[in-house]
Amino acid sequence: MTDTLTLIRPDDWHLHLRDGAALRHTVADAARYFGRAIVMPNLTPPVTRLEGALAYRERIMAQRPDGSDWQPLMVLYLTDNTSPGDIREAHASGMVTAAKLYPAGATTNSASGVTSLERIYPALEAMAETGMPLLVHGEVTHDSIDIFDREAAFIDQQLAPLRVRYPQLRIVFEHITTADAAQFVLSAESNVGATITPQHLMYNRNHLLVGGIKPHFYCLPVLKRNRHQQALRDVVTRGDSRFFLGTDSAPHAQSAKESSCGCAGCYSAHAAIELYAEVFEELGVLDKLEAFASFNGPDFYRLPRNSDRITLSRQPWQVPQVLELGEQPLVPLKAGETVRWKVTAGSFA
Ligand SMILES: NC(=O)N[C@@H](CC(=O)O)C(=O)O
Ligand SMILES: [Zn+2]
Ligand SMILES: [Zn+2]
Repeated sequence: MTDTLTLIRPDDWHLHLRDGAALRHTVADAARYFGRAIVMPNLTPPVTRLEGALAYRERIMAQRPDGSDWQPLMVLYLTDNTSPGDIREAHASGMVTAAKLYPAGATTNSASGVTSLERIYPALEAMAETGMPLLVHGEVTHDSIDIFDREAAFIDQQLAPLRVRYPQLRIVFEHITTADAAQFVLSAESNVGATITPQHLMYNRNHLLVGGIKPHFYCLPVLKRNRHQQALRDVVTRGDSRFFLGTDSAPHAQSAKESSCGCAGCYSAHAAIELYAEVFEELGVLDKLEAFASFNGPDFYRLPRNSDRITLSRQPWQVPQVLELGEQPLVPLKAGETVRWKVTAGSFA
């Protein structure tokens, strides 16, 4: 049995940091051992243009712990009004890595998202030309589509046609949750990748709904049935280079989750690489963790891999019942439970 595990420093290719008082906590967690993070732009108001992305980056960097080299990689939030000029300006700056498609109404802070893909065709053309990746929250939002079918419907109705229309466009299918999504990525050309969260590898909808509703397991896309969880576990077991680490760690205060209308999002930044290590160990593929966490993401994004390393040790520790988020308590994933792995070298903090 392996008791230590040394990896090239990993990155998080899908992360929510929020803004204001939350940044002190979220940035400290994100920067502890990751090298970089793709920072989601779903603030209120959203980060829609270069200027906003640069200002947000400054606010994030102001909270970066002393001695840390961690880098936030900025993302534009696409709206019906995003112009090709917005994309070209952001790309030319070298300070914006990607742009994100939130179908309007699909998830937390998506009200300003895209109402119909046709409206952003000019922006997507500019992205295909410049090589800027399109990140997608892949769910349709129509009332008539069951929430458990929204990812599969998105593939058929939006993503597959988009691939045909813009074959050069580089797409990251974010936080995939179904066998359908895994299959779509596997059958697509090499310019389609996907992120997988810890919660979608660890849990299925029984964890959310059996024996009482568990609001801290509620995220979007919602946890699916066991068969889909298994398909995601199979895909990381195979070790395909198109799938990479993106936690989707999404902080919501305890009061906002434990509510009659609870917010969607799980917080995992306190233990992210450790949770993935537990899953990969369960699957008997700890040797595949490094490619998933540290190689496949930068390779897809055409960025250099990190060159320094972190070490995890088999050193069980207990996750606190609550963490702080600004002035408010936050209940993290696995609150009060034991995590088997701990990062013991290579931390910035
Ligand atoms: N995943 C979630 O359930 N929530 C995310 C938004 C998102 O990534 O869809 C959030 O910003 O809280
Ligand atoms: Zn999302
Ligand atoms: Zn997210």
